Amino acid sequence: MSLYLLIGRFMRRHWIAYASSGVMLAVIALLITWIPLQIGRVVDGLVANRLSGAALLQELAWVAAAGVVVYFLRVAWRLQLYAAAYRLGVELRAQLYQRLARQGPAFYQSQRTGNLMALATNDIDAVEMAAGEAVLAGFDGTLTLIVVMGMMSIGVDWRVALWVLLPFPFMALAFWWVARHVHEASRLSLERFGTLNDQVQETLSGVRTLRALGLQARSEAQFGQLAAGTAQASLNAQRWEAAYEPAVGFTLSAATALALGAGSWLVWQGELTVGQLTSFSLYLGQLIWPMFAAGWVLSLLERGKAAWSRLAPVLDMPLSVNDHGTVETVTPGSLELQGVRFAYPGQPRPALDGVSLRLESGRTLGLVGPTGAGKSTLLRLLLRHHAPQSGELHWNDVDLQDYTLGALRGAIAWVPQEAFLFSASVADNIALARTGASRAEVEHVARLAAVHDDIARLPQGYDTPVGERGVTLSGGQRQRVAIARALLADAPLLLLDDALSAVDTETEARILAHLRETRRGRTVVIVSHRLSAVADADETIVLRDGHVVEQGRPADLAAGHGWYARQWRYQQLQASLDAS
Ligand SMILES: Nc1ncnc2c1ncn2[C@@H]1O[C@H](COP(=O)(O)OP(=O)(O)OP(=O)(O)O)[C@@H](O)[C@H]1O
Repeated sequence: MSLYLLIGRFMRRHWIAYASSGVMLAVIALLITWIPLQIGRVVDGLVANRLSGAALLQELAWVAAAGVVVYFLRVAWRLQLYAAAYRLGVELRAQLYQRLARQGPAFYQSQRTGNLMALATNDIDAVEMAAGEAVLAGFDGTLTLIVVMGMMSIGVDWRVALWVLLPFPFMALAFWWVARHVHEASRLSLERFGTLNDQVQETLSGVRTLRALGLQARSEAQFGQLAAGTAQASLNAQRWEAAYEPAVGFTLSAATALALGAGSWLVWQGELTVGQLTSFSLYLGQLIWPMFAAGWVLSLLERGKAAWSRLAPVLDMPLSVNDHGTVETVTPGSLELQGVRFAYPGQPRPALDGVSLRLESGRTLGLVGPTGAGKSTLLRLLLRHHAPQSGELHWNDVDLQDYTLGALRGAIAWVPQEAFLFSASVADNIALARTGASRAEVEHVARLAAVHDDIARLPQGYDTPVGERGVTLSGGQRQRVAIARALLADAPLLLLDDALSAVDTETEARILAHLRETRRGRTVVIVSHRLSAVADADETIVLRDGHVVEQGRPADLAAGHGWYARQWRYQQLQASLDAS
């Protein structure tokens, strides 16, 4: 969809606001073109000595009254129109947000966060300006031009009016040439702003790492360069926009010289009065606005088009995970994977290659293996963050694709490797899993996740704000708050992705014991590097390079000769050394 179609559809939906602004503008145009005519009549009356003092005052009072009406109408149309244009901004932002919320990891892998933020702010502002300011300035400018030219032709003299039009084709040509450059320069400026945003976002997220690596100076220099590049691109766009002005100035001077020359000649010939020539020169002054409006409108439209060309592909991008499933409730049952193969986009090697397994409802599966083996990927497939290229995943004999995303994800509680906390209180972060959860329920799950005592020691207990991304909590506390949140969801399937890595083995054992006590038919998948976390699982699978290489009860695997047994002995030895 082009920008013009977008604006056209928006105008149709908000036609009352646009039409009433148009009517007000038409009245303004008529009034301001009537004023020079009236002044011309007053001048002719004075020259011919026809006007008394009282009559003169009355005529001037009409002019003043018209000025006041014009002022109020101008305020009214602006308020009316901007209120409508802001609605377009709100609509586009809501649309973008909905789209972003429904996209999957594959989308975010191809997009930069800072740039998406720039789209939601700067680019939408530019589209909003095109739908508001540009449409009305365009309408106003065109209307004023038509009315002024009409008054010049009918009210004064059509021959002089024709002279005025002579330089206009040159102006149109210059505008067309400038507009092309404004488009390119605006696009570059918006892109650079997106990159700058991205740098800010990344620097703020990684500020501790940058400091620890002593990279502040390098990051500052990099930021300085980007900021300078962005400013340069903006300046370049402004420079091109400024190029409209000389074209307007030249056209206006040429039109004035031609029209006044022709007008003066007609006055000498006695075919035009001095008053008419006065009106005419006032009309010439009124042509300034339509000409500047043309430049201004073209600038706004080109900026809007440049922004829309960045925004539209993101809004139109197909969802990276389809949501065509129709089964709206998950009845817990066995989980079954058959020959699942999945490679990340652009990756030659599959992260999972022919994985098959079956997990009965209510049982606990341990998922272990060397780093990069595909453990997290398997969990992501269960959550349908990605779809496998081949093979099948079933839950209670229903293909995962057949569930609606809402139903599937509502039935799974997932604690990822990096627990994400929002900048809210500890209690609110836990309660996110279930709206309306009571404080007692929140405290109960916090106890199960062995984090209650830590929370009680915080300055405001459960009401302590955790800062952005939970920055004020330790890694282990963040993990346990996230586990508490998952337990509150009370979903039939719980996925723990190395979610206990930052807690000590004793606390880990307590949490796992609580999980067993309160499992009530819940199926659990525990991914862990520490084998102690899966020692009590009903079954454990060892993944390596995307393949299942060992499978069985943890005790049997530990007694074998494979990767599990080696790791188990190594970790037992390390634990006994730590204890001594
Ligand atoms: N978003 C991604 N894009 C491309 N490749 C990825 C992506 N995420 C993971 N991979 C690759 O897929 C493979 C499996 O990764 P995965 O995160 O599933 O391993 P893992 O067993 O969970 O590792 P770890 O124990 O280190 O967390 C690895 O080779 C990894 O490099």
